[in-house]
Amino acid sequence: MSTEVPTILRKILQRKREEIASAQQTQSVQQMRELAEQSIASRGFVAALQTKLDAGLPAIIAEIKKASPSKGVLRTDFIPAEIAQSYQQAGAACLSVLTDRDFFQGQDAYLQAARAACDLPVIRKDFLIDEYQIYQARALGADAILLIVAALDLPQLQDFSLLAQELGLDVLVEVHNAQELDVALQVPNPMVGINNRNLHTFEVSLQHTLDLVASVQAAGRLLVTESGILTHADVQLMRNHSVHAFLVGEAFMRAPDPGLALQDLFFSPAQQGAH
Ligand SMILES: O=C(O)c1ccccc1NCC(=O)[C@H](O)[C@H](O)COP(=O)(O)O
Repeated sequence: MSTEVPTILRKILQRKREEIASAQQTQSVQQMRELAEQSIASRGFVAALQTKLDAGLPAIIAEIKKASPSKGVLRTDFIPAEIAQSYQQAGAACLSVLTDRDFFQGQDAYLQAARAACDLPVIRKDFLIDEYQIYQARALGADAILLIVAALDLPQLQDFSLLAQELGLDVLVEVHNAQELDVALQVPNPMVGINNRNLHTFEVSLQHTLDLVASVQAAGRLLVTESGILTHADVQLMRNHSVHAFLVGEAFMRAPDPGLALQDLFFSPAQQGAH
């Protein structure tokens, strides 16, 4: 019998195994692969981030997430298409949409609605452990996927990254510490996300990004700082360490107007000319 503590990440991954088995009763891997191959064209997630950075602007991945395991419901007035439009108008580079149902109250339909309402590339924010979900992501119209190093071994990361590339999906490889970064840097992929949240304990510290920024930049990867960016001071701290790509959820989701919250956090007079 396993003696592993059932942390939230392990519970999520266990549920994913059940979901995948159940989904395959309806659509086989082969059918899902065909849907992925026939899907709408990708929008270029990394390219959208790089365009902002090249223009000296913050590259913001604005998240659409109704609830989270650590914070519960973040937003009751939740219309993904409207949120997507307000993010685009405010200057986001890309969207991140939670599709996990049981832990984040997400839906695949939220990704489709958000993407259809704007021109921004979208990452499917979910917990991917099987190639089936990568086909699913592309079939839904996603432009990028998340691969979490804490959830996958190196051969899986390499295989999934290659498959994603073949399907036209960009990949955000997510790490939380130096050991995971060593693994991530063995995956030939331009983007590395540093999640400031520990997915086992929910502890959040921006220090995780600061500890790893030099190694990520030395490896020539595009660094995205993820989670726990809430205040002007947080944004400024990242900028002071040459981090200019951000994935932000809660700070926008709790605001009456998510786009206005984005503008205030990144483009208010206090933040002008910082990059
Ligand atoms: O958000 C959570 O509580 C959470 C718990 C367990 C696994 C993942 C979780 N979140 C996914 C994310 O990475 C964040 O939604 C994303 O980085 C944005 O974070 P934030 O700006 O702090 O909402």
